[in-house]
Parts: sequence; C-alpha cells; structure tokens
Amino acid sequence: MISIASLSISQVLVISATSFAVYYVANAIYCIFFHKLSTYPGPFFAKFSGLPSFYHTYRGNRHVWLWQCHEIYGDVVRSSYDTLMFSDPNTYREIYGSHANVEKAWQFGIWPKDATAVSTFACTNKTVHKRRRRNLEYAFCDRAVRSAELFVAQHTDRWGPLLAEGAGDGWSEPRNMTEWANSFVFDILCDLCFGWTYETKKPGPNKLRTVPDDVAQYMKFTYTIFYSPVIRIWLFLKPRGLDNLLIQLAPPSVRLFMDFVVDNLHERLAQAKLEEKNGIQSDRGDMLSYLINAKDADTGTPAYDFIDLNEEANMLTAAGADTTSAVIAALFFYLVHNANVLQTLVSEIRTTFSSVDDIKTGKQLQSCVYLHACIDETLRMNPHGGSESRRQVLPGGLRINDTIIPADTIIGGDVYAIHHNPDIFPSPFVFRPERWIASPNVSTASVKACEGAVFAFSYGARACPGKSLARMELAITMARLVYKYDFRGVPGGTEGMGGSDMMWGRRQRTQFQVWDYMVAHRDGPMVQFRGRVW
Ligand code: HEM
Repeated sequence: MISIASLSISQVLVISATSFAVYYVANAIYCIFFHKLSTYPGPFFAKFSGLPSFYHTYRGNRHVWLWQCHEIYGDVVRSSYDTLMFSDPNTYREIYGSHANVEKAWQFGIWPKDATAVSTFACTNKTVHKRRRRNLEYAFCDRAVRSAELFVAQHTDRWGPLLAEGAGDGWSEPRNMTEWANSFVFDILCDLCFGWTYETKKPGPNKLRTVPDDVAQYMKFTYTIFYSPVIRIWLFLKPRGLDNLLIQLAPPSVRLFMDFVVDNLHERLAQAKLEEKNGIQSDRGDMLSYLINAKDADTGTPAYDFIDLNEEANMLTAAGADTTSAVIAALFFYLVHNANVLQTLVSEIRTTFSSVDDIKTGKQLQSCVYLHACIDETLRMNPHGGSESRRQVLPGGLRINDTIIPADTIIGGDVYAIHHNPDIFPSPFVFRPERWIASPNVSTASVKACEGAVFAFSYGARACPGKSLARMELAITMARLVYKYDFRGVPGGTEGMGGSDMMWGRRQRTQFQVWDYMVAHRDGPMVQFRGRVW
C-alpha cells in the first residue's frame, strides 16, 4: 500500500491536479445533463460554470451579454449553472412582487462595509427588511421630498453659472457631464442626508471631489467579486479581518468621507440627546434626522444602533448619488445628439414657465409631458447598472407560468433586455420620447405597454424608495437648466457613443454606453453652455 508520506511533492501535485480535473469534469457532466436546471437553454460554458458570467461582469458588459443571450436563447436563459434569467415583463413582476417566494440572494452580504451591520439595501431577511424599510420610508415621504425640492433648486441655481462660466458671448469650455453631474448630485445628497454641502461642484481644490469616482471604483471591485467564484470565501473572511483590511486599503478620499459620516453621526446623536433632554423638537428635516429619531415599533427604543446608522448613511449616499447623476449624464447625451428632441423640450419649458422661480413641483411642471417623457426614455435606455438584482428561490419553489422553479435557484429579471424588447419598444436603441405620449401616431395601448415594461426603479417591496425624490431632482434640475441656458454637444464629440468596433449590442451610436458595475461607469458627453439667448 502507498502511504502519502512516501510520495514526492510532484506526485502529490499531479494526484491533486488529476483529482480536481476528474471532479470538475464529473461536476460539469452532472450540471449539463442531470442538474435541476439542465433543461433550460443558455451558453454552453454557463451550463456548468459561473466563469462566463464573471468574465462579462469583470469587463463591465454583463448587461449586454445577457441581452445577447436573450436574443439567442429566448425569454428564459440559464446564465450560470445555478441561475436563470428572465426577460418577460410579466415574469419580472412575479419575481419581484411582494408575495413572491424569494428573498434577495445571499451574495448581497458582500455590500455592508461592516459584516455585523444591517443595511436596508443589502439585508436578505424579509422580516428584518420590512422593519428597516418602514423606518426608511419616512425619509422619502411626500413632506420630505417637498422639503428637499428647495435644496435641489438652490444647488441647480449655483450649478448653472458654473457650467456656463467663461462663456461670454460664445460657448463655455467643454464640460464632461459625467464628472460635473457626479459632483452636483453628490453635493445635493450630502445636503439632503447630513444637512451639509461640500460644494464639490465648485472648481478649485476640494478634498472630497474624487469621492463619487472612488466610490464607483470600490463598487466595481466589489461587484466583480459578487459574481466571482471566490464570493463564498470572501463572505467567510469578511468578519474575520477582511473588512478592516479593506478599510485600510480604501483611497484617502473615501476614508475622509467615511470619517466625515462618522463624525457627523456622533455630533447629530449628541445633539438629538440634548434636544430630547430639553424637550426641543429639531427643525432639521434631513434624511439622517428621520433615521436617528426612528423607534422600533415593538420596543419603542431607537431603531438603529451606531453601526447600522453608519451603514444606512453610507448606503443612502451611494444609492442616491451615482444613480441620479448617471441619468443626468445620459439625458444630456441624448439631448445634445438629438436636435429635434432638444428643440421640443426647450420650447415646452420656455413656453410653460415665465420665470425660473415658477419652476417647482405642481401642475405646471406636471404639464411638461415632454420633459417627463425624456426622463422616462433615458431611464429605459440606461437603466440603473443594467443587470438583474438577484433573488434566491425559497423552499417550496416559485411558480412562473406553468413551471415551478426549484428552491435555491438564483433568478433575476433582466431589466436591460426588457427595456430593449422591440415588440414593446420599436427601434429600442433609438431615443424617442414620443413613445411615452399618446398622440395620433402613438396609441394609448402602446404607451400603456411601455409603462408596464419599465423597471428602472425595480418593483415590489425592494423597489427604490428614492423614486419620487430622484424624479423630482431630475425634473427640477433639467427644467431650470433648460429654461436659463442654451447648450450643445462639442462639435464632433463622440464620448459615450457606441461604435462598430464594439461588441454586438454596443454598436449603436445613438445609445449612451455604460459599463455595468452595479453603478454605471461612463464617460461624457462633452457639453458646452451659455446663458439663454432671449
Ligand atoms: C434615477 C435614480 C435612481 C434609480 C434609477 C434607482 C434605482 C434603484 C433600484 C433599481 C433599486 C433596487 C435595487 C435592488 O433590488 O437590488 C433601488 C434601491 C434603492 N434605492 Fe434607488 N434609485 C435611484 C435613486 C435613489 C435615491 C435618490 C435614493 C436615496 C437617496 C435611493 C435609495 C435607494 C435605496 C435605499 C434602495 C434599497 C431599497 C431596499 O432594498 O429596500 N435611490 N434603487
């Protein structure tokens, strides 16, 4: 008999490699022919491996790759050995609807910076999420959105002159709208969340200016791990020193921002204690104040401890900033590359309002159907990130149409593919706000079909609570800028365009290209501004 001790290192290596190869091949045969998902179509390598999904995530192309898969294989695709993706809007509602027998997939545990903390976004347990979400909703109620509007208007009124600075009689220097919108929305979010703005939008040195970009890089790194084969090891190591290591390795601007959030929280908690002691009601209506004052419905004690508050505050800035600024950049792209659209929007805004001070939420703004159609069309063409938000089927399975999807399957609705379905959105890669407005050329039924197939803010209990806030921000910002400024794309500028040298699905010059890393990495468009010529 051979004992392990008698083997040389090279023999041990050969035996290990052979065992691994045998295991891998046996597992692949099992996944291809005998696995519970073996009957679903999909790319060959994805049937037994997560590597294709990981590769396209790493390249930022996951949403386009999934769109390709649906084009080839149909509405249901096996995108990894344990994962099914769906591109039918009705199925999307069945997956994300409040009563679906699913929960957010276990991989979401990667998101909190501190593995012991719970954030509303990353929490997978449905009961815990429900409680968390109830507290959060106060920060997004109608009253909160109304009080946020003033801040948004003030920030826009400070942003406009900066965009047009130096224009004189001509046009300003080209502005990269990805960078400019990042700073603008980050300032608003800090103001809404903490009651304080760093004015990163103002040119000149600012230690926090790179925070949005650094956060986007951090998200890219984490998102790639999310879809990688090492995710389980990663989650295991998180509470065992990995979290601390990552904080040490974070870029200086992100650490500065984290310190800012912590300091702000300490200060605010001390202030809240003092107010409670003296029986004073604070008049600060920012998001943090809603969370600090939230009480557990069962016990009446504060709903959040310090670690959770910190996690929620970080989540709100990440969830609220990059999403909205990506839409602003994309909207500028579509406006400067579609002269007729820009012309129609300018005419609507400038004839509806007779002064910039009139531009606020209400009947007049609501009547700007073309503005809202431009926002809807941008959210359709460039949905947040692009790929699915994963769900895990719970014991008992999930019925979709006539099929039961087995427990533990990872599933998702493919927003990008749904938003580019030509049966619902003819010429899906063309920016066409008119499809959202019933007219002699566009039937009410087709508008309804479009409305029923857009999930930019997701759907159900985990849908975006910031939807009204974001829509208000977009409408107020764009209306005020369009009213006061002329703008145009830099002549010959191609930043953000698709191209014939890109992969199938990215070749349309008419679409703003983004790279899906949970947040949308992007560049451009380059835009020039000047004061409105009356
Ligand atoms: C155009 C802007 C926005 C878009 C397109 C957007 C989109 C989304 C989507 C698709 C989700 C669901 C994610 C998932 O299921 O994994 C989500 C969740 C969330 N969003 Fe937004 N969002 C936007 C703006 C905002 C803003 C301004 C805030 C707050 C300041 C915000 C806060 C959140 C939070 C807290 C969640 C997690 C909700 C939960 O899990 O219960 N979002 N958002």
